[in-house]
Amino acid sequence: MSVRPDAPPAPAVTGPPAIRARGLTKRYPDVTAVDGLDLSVAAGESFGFLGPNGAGKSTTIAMLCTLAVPTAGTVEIDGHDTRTDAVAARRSIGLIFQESTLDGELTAAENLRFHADLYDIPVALVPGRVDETLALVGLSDARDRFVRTFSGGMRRRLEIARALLHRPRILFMDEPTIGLDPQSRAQVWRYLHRIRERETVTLFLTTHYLDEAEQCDRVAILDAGRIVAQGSPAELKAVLGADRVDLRTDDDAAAARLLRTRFGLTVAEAPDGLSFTATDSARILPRLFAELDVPVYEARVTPPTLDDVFLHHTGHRIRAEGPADPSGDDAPPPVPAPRPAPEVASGGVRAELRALRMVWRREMLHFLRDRAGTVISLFQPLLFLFILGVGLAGLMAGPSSRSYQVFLFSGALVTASQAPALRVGSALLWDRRSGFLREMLAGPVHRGTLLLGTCLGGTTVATCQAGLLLGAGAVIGVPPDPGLLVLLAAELALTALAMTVLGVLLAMFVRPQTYGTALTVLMAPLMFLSGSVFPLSAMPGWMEAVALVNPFTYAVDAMHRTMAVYLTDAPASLFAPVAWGSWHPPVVLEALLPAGLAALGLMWAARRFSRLD
Ligand SMILES: Nc1ncnc2c1ncn2[C@@H]1O[C@H](COP(=O)(O)OP(=O)(O)OP(=O)(O)O)[C@@H](O)[C@H]1O
Repeated sequence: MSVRPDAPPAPAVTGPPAIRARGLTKRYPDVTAVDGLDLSVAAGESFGFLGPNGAGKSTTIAMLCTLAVPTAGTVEIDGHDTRTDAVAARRSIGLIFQESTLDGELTAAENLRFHADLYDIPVALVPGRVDETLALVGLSDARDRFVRTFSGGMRRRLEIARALLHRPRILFMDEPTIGLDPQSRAQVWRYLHRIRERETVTLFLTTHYLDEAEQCDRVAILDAGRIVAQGSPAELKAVLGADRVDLRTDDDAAAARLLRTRFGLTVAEAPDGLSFTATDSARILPRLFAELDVPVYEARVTPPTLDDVFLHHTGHRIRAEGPADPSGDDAPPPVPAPRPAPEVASGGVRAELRALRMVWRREMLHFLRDRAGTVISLFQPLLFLFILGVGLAGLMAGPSSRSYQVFLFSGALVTASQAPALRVGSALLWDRRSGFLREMLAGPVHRGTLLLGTCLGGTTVATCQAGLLLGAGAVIGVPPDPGLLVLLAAELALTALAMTVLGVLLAMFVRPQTYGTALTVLMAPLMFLSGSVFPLSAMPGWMEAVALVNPFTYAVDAMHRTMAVYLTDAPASLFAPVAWGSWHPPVVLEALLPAGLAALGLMWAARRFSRLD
């Protein structure tokens, strides 16, 4: 293992610590992942968290970054208590997660622009900042490529660029080089050193690579959720003092006897040689060679490593070292001249609105790029209209096949909006699984804003998609009156909002693998019992009673009543309004009911969302 000799020294530190944790604890039902941890990291310091798999490193970083709620203890980031001032704390933080958290369906530049909006970087600075950070990590040529086409190393470099985009005061990195080849690893470290040369950034990284920990100003050794030792790498190793000496001789037994009797050493004998530890190996070895009258084939002196320190404190060894020296010597990428960091954005309503627009825009980009999905989603309502509409018309007493198709049109519109609206819930689950959700949750905006933006995005997509079907209405006899189309589109948008929120709410409670089934079980009765396939008057009493408490009944009824105004021959058997006894709820109330319920559902979902670990 070699240690990079030119790692920048820790800058002189004044003021409050960048990171302070007291009694930090995280208990899961089966395990205490982090157990009463105290630590303090000075501004500008590089601090390494070294520990084997499962030691609690990621859980600690998640709590420090406000992404997990501690079971006990407190955290202050840049002076902000994360319990009471999480959004302000997040503004000081840049975060590189262990797993990739990029959106593969966006380009490299789009991923950065998303981040710029999330962190409210002044709009005028964004293009320059995007160019600068892409150049810093050598990705200028890949700026317009979709991230799904990137290699693992390119993704990691883009994540570093993204974490630095808003000039954070503290950069958290959870195993920043895990899974990278030696060359990419070396590059990552070069970028990190360069960043520290440019500006005062506190680095907090977790690793189980010893050579990476060696490059930190201070290291905490973590085992089973507790810090067992902390200090500079040199201080930690100085506690051990002794070097390890490995010898291979022509007669190991004779050499071992001499070492024990003449030098008083404890010697371990193995088939491939001897080993012992000595505090003064430089003095012992020449004497040993002089006094030993057997040939020595090999003598190797190894100064204590952090792995030895780990062994000393825990009784077991940490896992492997890194695959290669991270101080590799490739040609460095071009680095722009240092620029003074602008003030950190101060948040507020404008920043929340900007984040909301950005989340909405991402939904739209996904929609516009998924043409196949759009076409496929239209199949179901078209089948609804042209197969169900023709096939069942004969069974419906009275109305012609044509008027039954017109009756089905509202249901077809709702069905057309259903797939994209409900896809938002599954996209949220997908974002959670792919890691992108963590990028959003780590941003300095309220989680309710993110959820609202997502729902509005889903609603817009659903309305646009169902809007495509609106054009087909004329084919089956829906009057092509602009007034009617506008009213139907507005009613549809309110219904789509309710469906989007329903999908999002469901996504808060079920696992990804259960979502599809749960949705079918939920939506099928809601749609069949909404008066969209057959009127309430054709239902038996119990079924009608159920339909009357189904909110979608009123959404569909509002559309039917709106259409009836524009139809000259709307049969009363199909288009009779919903009635509670002799009272017909006003159309406006019916149309607004789904939106009102959506608002309540959104509040509930936001509560769940804000508690998401
Ligand atoms: N959401 C969770 N639910 C239950 N247990 C968890 C959860 N997250 C982590 N743990 C447990 O907490 C302990 C610490 O996990 P953590 O991921 O923090 O370790 P780590 O040091 O980061 O490991 P690695 O190096 O593998 O990433 C482990 O025993 C893990 O199984």
